[in-house]
Amino acid sequence: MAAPAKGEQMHDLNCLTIKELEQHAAVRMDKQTRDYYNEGADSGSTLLENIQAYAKYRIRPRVLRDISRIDTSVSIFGFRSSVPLGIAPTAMQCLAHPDGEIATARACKKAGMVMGLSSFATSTLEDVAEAIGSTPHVLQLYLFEEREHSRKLIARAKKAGYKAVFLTVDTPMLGRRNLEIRNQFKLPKPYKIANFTEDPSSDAAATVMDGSSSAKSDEHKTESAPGYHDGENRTPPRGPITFHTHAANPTLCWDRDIEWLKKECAPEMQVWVKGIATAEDALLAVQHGVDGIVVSNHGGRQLNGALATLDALPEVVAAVRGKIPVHVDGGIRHGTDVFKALALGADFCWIGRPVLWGLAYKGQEGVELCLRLFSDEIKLCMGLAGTTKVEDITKDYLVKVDRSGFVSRL
Ligand SMILES: Cc1cc2nc3c(=O)[nH]c(=O)nc-3n(C[C@H](O)[C@H](O)[C@H](O)COP(=O)(O)O)c2cc1C
Ligand SMILES: CC(C)CC(=O)C(=O)O
Repeated sequence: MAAPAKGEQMHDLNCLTIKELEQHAAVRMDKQTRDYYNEGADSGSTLLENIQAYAKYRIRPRVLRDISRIDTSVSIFGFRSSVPLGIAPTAMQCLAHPDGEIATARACKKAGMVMGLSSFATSTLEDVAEAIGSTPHVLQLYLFEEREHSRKLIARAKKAGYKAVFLTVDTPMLGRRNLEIRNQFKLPKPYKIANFTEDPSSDAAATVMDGSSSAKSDEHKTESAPGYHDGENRTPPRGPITFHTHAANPTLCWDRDIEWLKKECAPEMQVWVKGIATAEDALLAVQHGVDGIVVSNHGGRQLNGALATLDALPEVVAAVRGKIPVHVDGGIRHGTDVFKALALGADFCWIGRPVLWGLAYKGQEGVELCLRLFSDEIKLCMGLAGTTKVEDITKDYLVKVDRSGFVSRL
């Protein structure tokens, strides 16, 4: 770190951009981890387009507006987040750094930014809640056919003070991730999928990701079978890559599952859906009384060929018409991307991989750096575009540039 001169902020001269953070992380992660974190489904075109979509928009800066006081903060879950950006849930953060999700939580607390915790975290949700303190945190949920595990997880999250459950809805089957398959991905010891057992220190939390089964995981499967929502006693389907001892849930549907989840979460926790990409589903989300939507395609890890999230955002915003908040994630790599997403109607943005790269670079310090880079860029972008409040960021600040270079107002 370079010592800051008076009035200047601290810079890490080796890492001044998220691109550089990605490069530092790449050489620090083992191949299995790097591939697991960085790849998209199939050819990876949606992963790429999530990023490229931001370049289709350019900012129309306004000048002579006295931008000496810029307020980048926004309200979320009754809290003033320092920036309109949160940390998306990503699985198995201990692969990047032994402190994993705890380091992320501490960095979020320091930055005053909301954190999403994956169902497949390598730290317990209680430990993460303790590390982040009063800064809001939400639990991402994979709702399995077998209900007992989800029920217990929700009860624990309530008790630990989580503000919301983000139900991931873009994963009724796991996307095809070829590097993960080729590497025969396995969570190395001593790491565990920490919230899959009541005693997180027990061996039952060890995970097998390649579809091969251990005696322990088979035991777990058989025990949980009576918890199926239709009362049937059956074995979850297993693909080449499974979710721990539980398979993805292909039966997930609006009527039964959203109702069930809302009842389980009430009154303490809100229910959001993460993985909406169309106006039709956004309307269904409103009709089913969810508290918010995250426009997401899982960072391009699920349906390859799906629309980039920035391109899906306008139709979702138009359909929702302000009835519930609309957030977006996918491909956000710079503060100007956050500005553009807000200008297109998002209320808030989330980042996934950049935080994993921060963790891999320097643990908590690396995540702090990642969050600081984004925060500085958001502030600079707002000031140079002539805005001093997040609410001021509207589509008037953007133009769209098509493939032939033709520029149009929105
Ligand atoms: C390694 C990795 C693991 C992820 N794990 C989860 C998860 O457990 N649950 C979930 O809903 N989304 C998961 N996601 C998706 C993120 O929440 C988020 O939607 C995505 O990363 C945003 O795109 P970005 O990485 O381009 O910022 C994961 C993403 C990555 C890269
Ligand atoms: C365990 C996985 C299903 C976590 C995930 O959502 C992902 O890798 O994208």
